Amino acid sequence: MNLPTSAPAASSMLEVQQLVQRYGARTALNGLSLSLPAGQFVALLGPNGAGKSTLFQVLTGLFSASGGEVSVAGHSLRHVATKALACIGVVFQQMSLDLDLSVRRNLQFHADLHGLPRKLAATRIADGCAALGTAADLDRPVRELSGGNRRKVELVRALLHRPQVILMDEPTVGLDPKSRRDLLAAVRADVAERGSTVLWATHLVEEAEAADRVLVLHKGQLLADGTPTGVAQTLGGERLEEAFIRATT
Ligand SMILES: Nc1ncnc2c1ncn2[C@@H]1O[C@H](COP(=O)(O)OP(=O)(O)OP(=O)(O)O)[C@@H](O)[C@H]1O
Repeated sequence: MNLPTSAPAASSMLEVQQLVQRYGARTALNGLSLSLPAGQFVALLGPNGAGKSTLFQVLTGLFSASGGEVSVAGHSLRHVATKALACIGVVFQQMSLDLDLSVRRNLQFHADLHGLPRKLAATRIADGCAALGTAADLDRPVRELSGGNRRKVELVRALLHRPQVILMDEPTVGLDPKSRRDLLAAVRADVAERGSTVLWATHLVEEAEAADRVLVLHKGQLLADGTPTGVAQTLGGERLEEAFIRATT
């Protein structure tokens, strides 16, 4: 049997078609479709409860959606989940490092899960932490790190297996302005260097304004899709913030 595992379009790294997710009577994703090409930094802008985390949970295989299809770098999440998930790097909203292990051990564990050869993993861990300015923390337990540095380690981890698609679920919550800027710059650098595709969920309009493209999610559906300026116009405002607030309240 031929399974539908090929990419719908050669340039589409993340393809979501008619995604539906229900929790009992509540519909969190209501026929959501989107298509993201390589080399794009995309903000998923939505207010609390819009469905951002639900989308990320489906995209990362935490549960199967009630309906619809997802493919990552041409691999169907439904039919070849292992291949699809291998193309994704993720930073979840909640910190997910082992606090008692060192940064190096946390990262090595992830590299092992992805089957990276030890030598290659060691190089990427050292290079990644150096690039993010956390090399001095490599042998410290994560518990001793600041929130900003924990986030940076999570980004290094997400990039270790060099995924084509990077999912960031409200990654700057609780970070100070410098840590936020560093994290954003590091992700931007990966897009520029490797042509990765980033989906960055946020409810902060200023983060969306820095993106190549903005998807506005509200009640599980896309209200607008375009450049920050284009989206503001679509939503009937001059500035994105006013337009976003008006459209989602
Ligand atoms: N496990 C669950 N059981 C029932 N309802 C849920 C569950 N998870 C989410 N929901 C509901 O689904 C909708 C979407 O929630 P979701 O957490 O995906 O939104 P979000 O955009 O990530 O919000 P936030 O910015 O607050 O994290 C909300 O109405 C929420 O109450």
